Amino acid sequence: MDNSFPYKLYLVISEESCINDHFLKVAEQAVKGGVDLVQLREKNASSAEFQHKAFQLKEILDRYNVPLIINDNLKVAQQIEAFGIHVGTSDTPPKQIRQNWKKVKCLGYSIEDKNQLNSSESLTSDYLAVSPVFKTSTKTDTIIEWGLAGIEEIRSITQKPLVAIGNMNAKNADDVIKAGANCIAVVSAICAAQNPRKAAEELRNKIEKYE
Ligand SMILES: Cc1ncc(COP(=O)(O)OP(=O)(O)O)c(N)n1
Ligand SMILES: Cc1ncsc1CCOP(=O)(O)O
Ligand SMILES: [Mg+2]
Repeated sequence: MDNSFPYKLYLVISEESCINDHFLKVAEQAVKGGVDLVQLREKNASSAEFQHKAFQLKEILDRYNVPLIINDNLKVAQQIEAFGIHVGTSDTPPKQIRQNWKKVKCLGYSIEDKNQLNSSESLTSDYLAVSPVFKTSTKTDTIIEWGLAGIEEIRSITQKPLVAIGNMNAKNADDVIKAGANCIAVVSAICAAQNPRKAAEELRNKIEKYE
């Protein structure tokens, strides 16, 4: 695999998931702790609110050279000149994103069914999310629970970078990497932590230790 996806610890953040501090502060602390990719996922905000939050977040992340991915909303992603976008099976499909956003640098796509893997939508994507690895209360409208065996199976079918998401934490990060994931994505392990920087450091250490 080439090194076009060098990211290992991916924070998926929203204002409401940050229960102990402001989301911009949580994001900055998480980056200091070792997060190297951030997605803004605002499921309930208007486009104007989403864009405002994304703009503020990007200003912080730019200082640390950490790329920002926008969840679902192509217009917001383009307007703030994000690094990329993450879409799932109910969103604008990856091929359409490529057609409408020539400069997209990182296009992520959720895998919820094995049949998606050899599709042209997956092939055009820069990384695939194993979604979810384990059931999680953060996102309940999911179809499958892949588990470690699911990651192994997906790994045997595709060479694409794999992002593991869904109840990921410092206890299971190494098993997930061992099963074939390239990157761990988390919401609550960092956003709901009392100390987001320490939580990110623990995750990062676990990932680095395995490699
Ligand atoms: C890194 C990452 N993986 C999976 C998802 C889920 O995307 P999707 O299936 O489109 O669901 P929503 O996030 O839009 O509810 C993700 N956002 N990020
Ligand atoms: C956005 C998303 N996509 C699949 S699971 C999930 C939520 C992950 O949240 P948590 O890390 O709190 O389990
Ligand atoms: Mg989506």
